[in-house]
Amino acid sequence: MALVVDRIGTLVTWDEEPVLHDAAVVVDGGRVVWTGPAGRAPSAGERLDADGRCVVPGFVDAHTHLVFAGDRSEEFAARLAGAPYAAGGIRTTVAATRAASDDELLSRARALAAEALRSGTTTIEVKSGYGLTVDDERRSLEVAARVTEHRTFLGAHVVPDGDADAYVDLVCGPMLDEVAPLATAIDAFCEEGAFDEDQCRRVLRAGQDRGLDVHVHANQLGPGPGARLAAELGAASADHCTHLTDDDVSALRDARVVAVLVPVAEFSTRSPYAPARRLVDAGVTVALATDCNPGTSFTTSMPFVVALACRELGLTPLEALRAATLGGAAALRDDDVGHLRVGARADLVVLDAPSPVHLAYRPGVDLVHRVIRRGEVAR
Ligand SMILES: N=CN[C@@H](CCC(=O)O)C(=O)O
Ligand SMILES: [Zn+2]
Repeated sequence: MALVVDRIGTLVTWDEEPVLHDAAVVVDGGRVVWTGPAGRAPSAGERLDADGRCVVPGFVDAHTHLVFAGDRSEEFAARLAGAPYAAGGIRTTVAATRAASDDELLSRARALAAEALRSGTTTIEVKSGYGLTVDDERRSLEVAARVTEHRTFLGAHVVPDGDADAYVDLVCGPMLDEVAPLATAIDAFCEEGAFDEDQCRRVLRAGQDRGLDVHVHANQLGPGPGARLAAELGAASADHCTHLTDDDVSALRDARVVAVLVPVAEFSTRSPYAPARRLVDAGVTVALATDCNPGTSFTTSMPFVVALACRELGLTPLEALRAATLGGAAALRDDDVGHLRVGARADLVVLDAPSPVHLAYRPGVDLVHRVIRRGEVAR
């Protein structure tokens, strides 16, 4: 049945006129079918009175690692006491994930996806990468497939043990053979302590040959080749992008690679923040994501990400909201979501606030009044 959300104080659609005031939106068949002035909407079977609240597109979280078991709060506490973050911590979660049953992995991933939905995330990407054997990567992606349509194979997350090149052979060969039908994209952690440029290139090209989109964990812990490799391969996104040279920024812009920024990882590891302002000003499409994972960023909250992006990364509230919605959709190459133009998937969030500025102005406060996903009220 069609639903009209009426008497909206501020409606963000990202259409030609991106922000409307005193507006309404009508959804039908899981799609947006009309937007315009409040009180003028075509009739619909159901009506939701927004009573002056703000309505924004559902958040698109383009970078998460939701399939894992175990807990790394001790490692986090050690960091609070001054210990640095290192890629090797991933192996702690790998051991716990391998030991967990399929049911446990699924119920934990579902619980996190439900938590994300309650905070307004209506589209989520989920990576594997805590299995690192053929069987454990397959079952991680099977779990991901029960949670989302955007599933990324991250077999090249860290070398689990033994020789790195032999492990890369496994990732590009038998592992990819097994998981390619389950995945929509491939990723590699291009970093000191993880995989070098040549190893990442091999893995990512092998994925591209199977028709997978490419994401790259790039320039997280220090300067390096990740962002330029993403540009060379025509990747959908380069993620983290904490340490970028001007040449890296130009390469991302010229190759139209989306920079997916994950400021809670920097918050939680006490690292410098990514140069969001420099990226936006250079014309790079920026996305914001949670990077939800047990090591560097154990949050599902896109509102918190938006607040940090405004306070610490120098984005305006509208730039941050755009990055958390339309930017995420660009990183996932999904035109259906991240906006509320006519024809979009009917994913929207009614905020208990008059404008999106409140996402940053009221940090840590649950401002989500209603979540509508595929036209159905989900919260
Ligand atoms: N950097 C690589 N992967 C995750 C962290 C993984 C972990 O520490 O468990 C990230 O995106 O931050
Ligand atoms: Zn990540």
